[in-house]
Amino acid sequence: MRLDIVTIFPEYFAPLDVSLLGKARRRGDVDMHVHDLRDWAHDRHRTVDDTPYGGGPGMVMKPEPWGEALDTVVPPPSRARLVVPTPSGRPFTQELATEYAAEPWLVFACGRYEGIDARVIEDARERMPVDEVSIGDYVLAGGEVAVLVIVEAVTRLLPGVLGNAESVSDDSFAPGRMEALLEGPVYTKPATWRGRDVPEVLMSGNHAAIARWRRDQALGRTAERRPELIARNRLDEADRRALTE
Ligand SMILES: COc1ccc(Cn2ccc3ccc(-c4cc(N)[nH]n4)cc32)cc1
Repeated sequence: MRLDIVTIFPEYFAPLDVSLLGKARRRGDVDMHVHDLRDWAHDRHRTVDDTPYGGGPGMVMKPEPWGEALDTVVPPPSRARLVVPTPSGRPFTQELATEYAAEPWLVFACGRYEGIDARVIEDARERMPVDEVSIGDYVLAGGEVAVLVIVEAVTRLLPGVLGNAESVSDDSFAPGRMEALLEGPVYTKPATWRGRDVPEVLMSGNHAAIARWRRDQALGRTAERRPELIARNRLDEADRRALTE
């Protein structure tokens, strides 16, 4: 997978060189390039923003540098999928992460100030798919942190990026049954810590009982913290019993 990121803060993406993504890059599974938008701002001050038409607070990112940057990063007729984080975007979900993980080339446009001149996205849509996405209902100062979130959620799904110890599939349940439940509690050694024991069932070696316990924990936690997700799951009789207990 090729990833290109255009930003006025390239240093934001240094963390992507560590941990698993760093290994994936060194293995060649992920080919990532970070570009400084100011390379396409040709005035003496390398200006990338200006006052908003119609008035209002703050500044807006000028279209010219973005137009040139995207023309250079994605020269026509090549096609990439452009992802533009914004507070007003469609929600970024695990489903969208899975869709992105199947894309050969993703380009991320990191806005700042009050956003990017709307014509930049209109112009880009003429030659590539463009998604405006939100990573949550809170307002960041720019798109960089959102891109870090999206890149991590997507690249962890790529084959070979996670080590053997980590897995994206929860193999204790058939795929599709667990997908919309919150993860339950996890434990590791020691068996007793500050007087607290690991639940006995997890030491029993009884895989059916362990799977049942884990699903019950996931159901309970989901019902308590995100009840709206319960309806997305196909519940069997044992599930319904667990929810009523
Ligand atoms: C009120 O309108 C505003 C518009 C933009 C901003 C700051 N800003 C500039 C670019 C940019 C890109 C993404 C995001 C973002 C994404 C999510 N989920 N929260 N915040 C924020 C961004 C503040 C306010």
